Amino acid sequence: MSSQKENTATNFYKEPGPKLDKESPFESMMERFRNAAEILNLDEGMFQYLASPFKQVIVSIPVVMDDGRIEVFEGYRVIHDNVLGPSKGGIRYAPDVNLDEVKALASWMTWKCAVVNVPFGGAKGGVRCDPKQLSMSELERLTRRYTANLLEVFGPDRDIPAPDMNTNEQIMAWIMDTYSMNSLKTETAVVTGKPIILGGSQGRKEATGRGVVTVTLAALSKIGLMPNKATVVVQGFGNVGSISADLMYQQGSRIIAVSDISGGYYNEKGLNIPEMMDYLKSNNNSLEGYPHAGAISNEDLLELECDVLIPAAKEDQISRDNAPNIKARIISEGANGPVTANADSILNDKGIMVIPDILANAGGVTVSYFEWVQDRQGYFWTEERVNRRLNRMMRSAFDNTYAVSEQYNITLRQAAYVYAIDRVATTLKMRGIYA
Ligand SMILES: NC(=O)C1=CN([C@@H]2O[C@H](COP(=O)(O)OP(=O)(O)OC[C@H]3O[C@@H](n4cnc5c(N)ncnc54)[C@H](O)[C@@H]3O)[C@@H](O)[C@H]2O)C=CC1
Ligand SMILES: O=C(O)CCC(=O)C(=O)O
Repeated sequence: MSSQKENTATNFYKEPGPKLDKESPFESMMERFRNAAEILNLDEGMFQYLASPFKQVIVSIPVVMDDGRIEVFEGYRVIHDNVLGPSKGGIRYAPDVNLDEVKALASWMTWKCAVVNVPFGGAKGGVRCDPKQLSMSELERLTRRYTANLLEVFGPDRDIPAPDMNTNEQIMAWIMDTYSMNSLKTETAVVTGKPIILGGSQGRKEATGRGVVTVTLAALSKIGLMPNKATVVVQGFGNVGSISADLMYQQGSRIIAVSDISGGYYNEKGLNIPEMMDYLKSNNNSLEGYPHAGAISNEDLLELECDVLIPAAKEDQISRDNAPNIKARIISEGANGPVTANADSILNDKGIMVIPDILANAGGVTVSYFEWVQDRQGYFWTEERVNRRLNRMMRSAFDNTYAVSEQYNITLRQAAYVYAIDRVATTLKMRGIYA
């Protein structure tokens, strides 16, 4: 930790943010940032510097649809900061994605990279569209045009996208190809989460879920519970949720409920996760109609009595409305921002250990970093090597965060922010950007 600085400026960050009934993800992020800044006694100028995204780009994306019509979509890329290195972060395709959400997600990327000590800044992108309504060729044209509009932003030394909600390896391949066509050379390191045959890394697809499980096992050992005695509930059965559920299943945990957009699936005796993974593959990536489980609503699922709850779908799932009813002992945030800032103190008062998103789901960006390193070296690692290094980095990030939480007597979330902000602020001062 850097030494604390005397602060002579007005501490506007010490004024609490608006206590909205319905928080936006950006407000939730700011609330946590403000709180950590106060613990660190961060000076006013540094606070303002780190609160403001470095660059926010909105692009209009005209796409010729299969029926010949032109439809125009809106796309975003926000670079929150590039103090630790080139900015890094996924791209999501969703009908409700907006600039406020992308700003929050970009800031979380900055803190996440700092928590796991990878040399990247934070960014995030999004396109407002419903990918389920688009054909493959429409999706390809949309992705290529979005990339073309951001050629000056993206780059292996500038800003490196990756997958997020509703984007996948194929979309990353189109981004890589469009960027390469315009650079007149193949630039594999411009994007991560690519297919392995195009310079992707072994283990990237599973990395976020694997990281969630590494820190969950570390948390279980802190409360003295063996994984094979633990009950687990997972919200979201996409990339992060399904892999987290599968790896906890492999540890011998009883997975009593999972859900996806089609609904919740419950079995008190334990679900057969490998079977559900097979079902997902054969059913167009949906659990709809899975026969060997009872039904449960997504709301009730979050309130089930269990040892570990892994929200791995989207933001704002646990708010001050349902936080009083949460019965899990550990919440491991697979998604970004699944708990609102208003819910933090309620969960803390209930004694629930929350492993915050910027730590819990950092396995994805960690292996994205490995992918970027491998692309630049032109030398590729085995899956065993990737997983070993991932586990080591996630475990060490958990231990650092835990130590800071004990040092300051604060929650793991506060500790992760304190650690990350201190690291970025210290680097910024040394670089001398901040005078
Ligand atoms: N893919 C990655 O490497 C990383 C993803 N994340 C975060 O994890 C979360 C999930 O991302 P992915 O798994 O990649 O997305 P995905 O698109 O693969 O899966 C999302 C899952 O959530 C389900 N879902 C959506 N709305 C839901 C609702 N209202 N209730 C229940 N389930 C719902 C979907 O049906 C799907 O199963 C997002 O917050 C993302 O930002 C965080 C770090 C890395
Ligand atoms: O792998 C990456 O670069 C970023 C993944 C991501 O978007 C996230 O961690 O939220």
